[in-house]
Amino acid sequence: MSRLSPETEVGGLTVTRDGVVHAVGDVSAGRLLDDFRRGDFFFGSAQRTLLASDSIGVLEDHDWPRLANRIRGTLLGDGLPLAAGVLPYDSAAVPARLILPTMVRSAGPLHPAAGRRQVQAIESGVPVAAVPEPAGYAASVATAVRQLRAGELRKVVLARMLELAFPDSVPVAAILANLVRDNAHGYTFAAELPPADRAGQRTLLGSSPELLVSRTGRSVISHPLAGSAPRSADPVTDNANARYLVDSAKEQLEHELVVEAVADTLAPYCRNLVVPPRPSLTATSAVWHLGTKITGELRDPELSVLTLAAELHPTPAIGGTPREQAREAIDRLEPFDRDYYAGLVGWVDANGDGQWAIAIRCADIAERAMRLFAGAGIVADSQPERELAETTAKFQTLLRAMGLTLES
Ligand SMILES: C=C(O[C@H]1C=CC=C(C(=O)O)[C@@H]1O)C(=O)O
Repeated sequence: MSRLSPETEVGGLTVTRDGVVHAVGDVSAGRLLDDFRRGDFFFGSAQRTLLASDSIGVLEDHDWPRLANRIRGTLLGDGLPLAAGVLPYDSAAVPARLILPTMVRSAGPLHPAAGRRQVQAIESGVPVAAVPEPAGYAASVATAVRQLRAGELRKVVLARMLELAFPDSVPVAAILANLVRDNAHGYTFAAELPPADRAGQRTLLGSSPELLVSRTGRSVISHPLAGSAPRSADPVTDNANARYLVDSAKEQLEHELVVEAVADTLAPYCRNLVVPPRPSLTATSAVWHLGTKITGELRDPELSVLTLAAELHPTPAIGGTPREQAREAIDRLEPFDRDYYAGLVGWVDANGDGQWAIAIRCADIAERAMRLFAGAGIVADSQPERELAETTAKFQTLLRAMGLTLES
């Protein structure tokens, strides 16, 4: 680990204290992207870009409230600026993993031009295995619809996975740059995961449109999304898809269930909770969404963003309603472990401020293998083929960043 002596400046960017780099320099987001190395934590958004590196340790824990306490103690004790990393979909299955960086550099928002590096497309012909096969996914959606119509559930999010096998190491930094180029308004991230076989690097890489929760002082924001339609290169079709989303009672219900869950969870912790009565259209490069930006003011200024995240997760944007029945349906109908897909990615500082996005539109990357995930919210009026098409549209975020096209 490299430690700098107090008050040293590195390229005029960094302030240090106690021999540990704390600081935050005024650099461009593009510079941070250029400096990213696998193993670092990168988190870019429309507000701020973070690059965290030179970790003095890693905190892994299945118990999130205990983790929140450990982090606070460690950050204050060691005078570190923040902890950053990933929390899984299911805290019992795999641990949360946060690094303790000694070097944290921050810049303004990402701009598409930040992803300016010339990145060659990955060679075509990368073998892909769909898990389950598209027909199997459609059949699972049909099974869920029967359960929904029987009244056992109101909503469940079912995901599918693509397994890609690359001839060489996956070019993580290049794909990250392309994700930035295509998704300047999203939460674009790269974070290390615990290696599956305790050997080799494993990275969660993606660009999520969805903020689970952020805290800045007393100010709390959540921006739930649910209800989707594919984007199209043809403006007429693109408009028609957006129109469908706004007018569809099925998509509105999918959305309302998430807003209701988030607002109900935040209400006891916040005063002046503002929940807009109607959702707005939110666009990513691949998908239209319905979104509702919820804001509030924390009653207890000591409450960490991580505690709020633990209370909110899993929302019906990636789980369902009621929560336990949805979890059971997901376990039964999805033939793979989600691990960190549909978990959370972000950072928390010693004051409890931070930002956590939902880990969707992402890939779990080992050396030459990649697992790509996409899910869709299923309600009683869902049509299996339509939900299948929605997941295909969601895969485009990553596939486009690699210059790949899904053939079927
Ligand atoms: C579960 C995913 O998206 C969620 C977020 C936004 C809209 C969604 C939907 O309309 O189904 C999903 O709830 C995913 O991208 O894998």
